[in-house]
Amino acid sequence: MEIKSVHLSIIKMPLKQPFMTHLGSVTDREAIIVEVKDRKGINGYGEGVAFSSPWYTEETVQTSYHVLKDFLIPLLKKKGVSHPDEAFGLFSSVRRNHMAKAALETALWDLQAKKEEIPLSSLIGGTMSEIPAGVVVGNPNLSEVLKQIESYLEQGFKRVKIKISPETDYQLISRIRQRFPDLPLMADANSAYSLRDADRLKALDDFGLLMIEQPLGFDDIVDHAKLQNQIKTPICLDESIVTFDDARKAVELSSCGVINIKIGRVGGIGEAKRIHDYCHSKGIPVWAGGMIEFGISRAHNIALASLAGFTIPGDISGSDRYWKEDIIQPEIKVDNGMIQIPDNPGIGFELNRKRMKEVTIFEERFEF
Ligand SMILES: O=C(O)CCC(=O)C1=CC=C[C@@H](O)[C@@H]1C(=O)O
Ligand SMILES: [Mg+2]
Repeated sequence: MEIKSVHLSIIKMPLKQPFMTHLGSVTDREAIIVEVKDRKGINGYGEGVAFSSPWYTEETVQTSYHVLKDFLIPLLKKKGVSHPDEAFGLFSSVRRNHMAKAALETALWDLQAKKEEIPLSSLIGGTMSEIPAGVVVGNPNLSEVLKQIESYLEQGFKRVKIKISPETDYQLISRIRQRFPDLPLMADANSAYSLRDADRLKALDDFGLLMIEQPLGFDDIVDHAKLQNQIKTPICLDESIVTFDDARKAVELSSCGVINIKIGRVGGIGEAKRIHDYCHSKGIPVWAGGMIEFGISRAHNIALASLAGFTIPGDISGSDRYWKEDIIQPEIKVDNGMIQIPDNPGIGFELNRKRMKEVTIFEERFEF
């Protein structure tokens, strides 16, 4: 790949309303937008999805920026790759920092698809022409939650995810179930429980949840296997699955029934596809997790979710779920709960340069 330059922009935008979990709330979102230009002037776009503080993983916007600027971009400049599938291996001399790696690797995938003049979904082996949209209600207030679910169902969303913790789980879910008895519903605990709460989590079996996401430690696989043995509701792992081997161990130990794949968390599209292919071969359904991201990352998630094993609606909503105005054009739209897989080259969306100017707080270009 004949790379000419890499351009990094740090952007910042307020959410339309705060996104709350028991770990804290997100009111403003910063992210890194990566533009890789080749010698023919084709642009590939990626997005660094680390948050501004290390509450979800150990990475932040600043750590990602440092690793991109001081290690990953110099590595790419020095050694190059002939295909984006080689990027994760090229970056292996850098430990972890998966969100930084994914920011650059996904831009290379977008560039490669544009060079081949095919959609990114085709380049990675996607089979679907549209995907069901799922939405997350990040608000602990019961009346707010019921109101938001009502409105999301009117918009046709196929699955709703709520946030739970020991303080609010049983009462919140039972009230939702009273109102929406047949709603495809799942709950994300973000590690709010321990094995001592097994009985409490077992009680949630009453509600026919699709799954409980990451109930125990953010880096645990073994205790989740002990818990899955005690509850009927399928456990879904998110934070615990950082590498392909984490997924393999979780499947071998029966720690979960479902895996949430996030391109940023696992280090890029190449690793995300490897995990998908493995889970698909083992009959473990996967879905595309979200990171309260902007349109570039959302577009990559849409391409990933077109793979055959993504049989559960992911955290993929439209651009308007969080943003007054997104940084891409056209914006991502949900029509009757479905999102069309773009059939134009690459991720299928362009950067909205006017919007980027309004929200960019820092930028830097690296010539090759
Ligand atoms: O992107 C979305 O719509 C919401 C994604 C979402 O639920 C999460 C994003 C990041 C951290 C967590 O709060 C949560 C998750 O764990 O999946
Ligand atoms: Mg999660």
